[in-house]
Amino acid sequence: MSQKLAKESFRSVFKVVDKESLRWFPGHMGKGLKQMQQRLKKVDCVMEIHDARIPFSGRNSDFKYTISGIKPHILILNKVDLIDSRIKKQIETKLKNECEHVIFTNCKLSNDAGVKKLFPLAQELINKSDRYNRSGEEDFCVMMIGVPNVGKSSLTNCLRNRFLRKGNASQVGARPGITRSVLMKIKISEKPLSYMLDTPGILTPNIPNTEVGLKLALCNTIEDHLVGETTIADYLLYWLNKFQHFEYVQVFGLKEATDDILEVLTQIALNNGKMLKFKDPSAGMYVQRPNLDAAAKLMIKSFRIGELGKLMLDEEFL
Ligand SMILES: Nc1nc2c(ncn2[C@@H]2O[C@H](COP(=O)(O)OP(=O)(O)OP(=O)(O)O)[C@@H](O)[C@H]2O)c(=O)[nH]1
Repeated sequence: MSQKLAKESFRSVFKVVDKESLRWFPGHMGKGLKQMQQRLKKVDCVMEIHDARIPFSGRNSDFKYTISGIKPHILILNKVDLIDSRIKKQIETKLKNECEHVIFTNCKLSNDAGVKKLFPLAQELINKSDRYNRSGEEDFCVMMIGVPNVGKSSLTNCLRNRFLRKGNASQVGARPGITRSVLMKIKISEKPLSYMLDTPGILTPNIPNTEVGLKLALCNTIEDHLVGETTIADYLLYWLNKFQHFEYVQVFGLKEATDDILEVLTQIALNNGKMLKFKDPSAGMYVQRPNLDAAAKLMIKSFRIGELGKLMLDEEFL
């Protein structure tokens, strides 16, 4: 691992970025928030799902105030396979101030311990609650909410597979915003009869600062092109250097750590044969140059699939 550059050699703040590009709030998501609030009275428990890589800054403050104290509430940190398991306890302790019940899940694992615990916990909390306006209802109804692409559909499917032994009901996608409309109730258990309401992903329209927006983009909760792949890749490089995670040097075949995104992207493009061919009129021949956009996409992908290490982007909160 190359650590030749001292911490001071790297940027201490991330500049650039057009803040306007981070205000991504498609109409169906705004509608989703309203529907979610209306539906709160029809449910017995709320499962709030977040990306474990951004357990603090990824949360939607509107959710917190809408839910708190009204219905049993479980905070799920999904994609736990992508973070270092040794910091789970610290994250949990910190979040317990806001939510008593924090569960980590990995929807890619068929027999995940978190998924296993989740529904029994929801049942227990519902049984202990007075269920307000739903006390006469026999069936349990759970609502899953969260920012886009955190794994709401995957988790609904996991619960269904586990407790009902049935196949997928919700569409899963690698792009944010796949769940377009509120699906009707999805049965997740027969005994007790329980349903899940699958709502569209909702992202806070009020991203408090650029850095939070970039973390959300890095975790794919905002479509890449809206922020710009090169900007996201540059933020990733800034973050990796700031927190001294130098695995990227080896992964991308660099000589040493660097703060220069063009250097990194050029190397990635060369390594992967991502070249653009164009005609140079002065020389009268075709020449090639590195395709930096394609390289930025590859760099972001490396982070998202965990190639650069098991990274939790909210390190400064611990
Ligand atoms: N590594 C990892 N990937 C996951 C996990 N859960 C879901 N994913 C992936 O994350 C992406 C988004 O999953 P979805 O279930 O479609 O997320 P969603 O929250 O329903 O998405 P929207 O409909 O866009 O709001 C997909 O590519 C999933 O395969 C997990 O626990 N670990």
